[in-house]
Amino acid sequence: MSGSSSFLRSLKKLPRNGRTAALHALLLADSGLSAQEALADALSGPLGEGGKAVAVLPQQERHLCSELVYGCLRAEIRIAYLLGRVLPKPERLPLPLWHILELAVYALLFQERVPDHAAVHSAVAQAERLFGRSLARVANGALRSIQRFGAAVDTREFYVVGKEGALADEWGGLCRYYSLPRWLGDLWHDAYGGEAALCLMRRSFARPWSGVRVNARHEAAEELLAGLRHCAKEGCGEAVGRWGVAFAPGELPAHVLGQSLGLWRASGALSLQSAGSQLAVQALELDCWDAPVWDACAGFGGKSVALLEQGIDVTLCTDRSWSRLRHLPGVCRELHLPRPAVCLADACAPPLRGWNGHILLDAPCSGLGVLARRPDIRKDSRRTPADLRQLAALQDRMLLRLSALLQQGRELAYITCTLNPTENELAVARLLAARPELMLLRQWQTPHGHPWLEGMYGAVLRRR
Ligand SMILES: C[S@@+](CC[C@H](N)C(=O)[O-])C[C@H]1O[C@@H](n2cnc3c(N)ncnc32)[C@H](O)[C@@H]1O
Repeated sequence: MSGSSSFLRSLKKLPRNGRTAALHALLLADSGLSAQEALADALSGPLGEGGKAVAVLPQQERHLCSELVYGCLRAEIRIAYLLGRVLPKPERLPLPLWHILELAVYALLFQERVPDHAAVHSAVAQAERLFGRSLARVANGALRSIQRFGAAVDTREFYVVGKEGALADEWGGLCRYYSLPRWLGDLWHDAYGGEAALCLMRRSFARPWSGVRVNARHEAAEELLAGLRHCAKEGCGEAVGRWGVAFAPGELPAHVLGQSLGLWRASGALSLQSAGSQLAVQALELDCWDAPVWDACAGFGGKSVALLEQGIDVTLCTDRSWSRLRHLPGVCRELHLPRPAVCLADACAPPLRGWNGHILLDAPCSGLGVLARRPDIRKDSRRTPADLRQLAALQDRMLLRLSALLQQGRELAYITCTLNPTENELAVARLLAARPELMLLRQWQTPHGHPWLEGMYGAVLRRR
């Protein structure tokens, strides 16, 4: 497929709506932006008063755009397979046309409220405006051929190739159906077994649940928690740990106890945090830590803030990225929490001789446990087996360096949001082999069979 950034400009020829914004965002995602960044960029309007972006699309169109972008990225491999079956040379199509087709196939497969003829018509009209009659005819032909497959495209069998004559590749078919790169399906199969791998594939293809965490220090904390848990009844959501609630897709309530969720957040009573991250803190018993804590990869500060809310003395937050770390003091202020010192530092070479407290390493990882929430990660170009090896080497360096700074009796917590033994339990095993002065206190992983919880891993080690 050939593409060009000049096409971003040509999108002005198309009507300004959620579908065009989604096309824009998919092109931005190709250039390396995450789904979230691409969406934010595609949905931001021209600059208005005070240099702030003006939202130009109505809320409904923004929701549509978001659904299309996340959905297309999640189903990218399945859709590519389908288009590959009906187009003789898909790689020759201009990239924007490919995405127009992708969006239309997504609508045919998953958007029940969009009539098929409308999805095809709108894609063909977009193709004609941008590329003229002849490519519009190609688009029309491809989409009509997919329509002719009928309901078969919703079955796993459809994605198994080599049925006639050659050996059927059942596992490859499942990977395509759940839109997962084959190497990743194989990795999970080898690491956790076929049944667990299938659960993980299914879960990674589903829409993610939304997690919220009540600020335990807020005066209305108990009341708000009860209100949220009431909203979560009847299959819409579930309690998470002591202070959290997770809501099924589309079930996050707009109001709780007569006040909008936005207002609760603005008053410092509520934060968004995934259920897995909340459970990790609790399962590893970090909320019982009784000495100063250094968060060595604090990022935007999700875990630090969760600990501060529970009265844990997080005194130092470092990260390599200032664009993430710089938000932390403001977040603490909004939540009325003590502010830890923040400092730009490489966790492989921190400017400290020792640390008389506990250390949290929420490490950069391949993110294979959060594919449902971060569907851009599953793009073939974003994660490869070589990246996983590089990340494991980086994690080893961080673990070795940080554990060397621990004092006797102090603990190091290691957390990832991935499902890859080399970055998880094997990383801990390598560390224990290299540093006999450490002992493993706890190890935890979200259950593979859980229908919606994202995949997290954690371990706590103590210096003897
Ligand atoms: C999983 S995220 C941390 C999330 C954060 N703890 C939270 O709960 O919001 C990993 C973080 O590691 C940071 N990072 C990557 N390489 C690093 C390095 N060499 N030294 C320090 N931080 C690094 C990234 O910038 C990113 O913020």
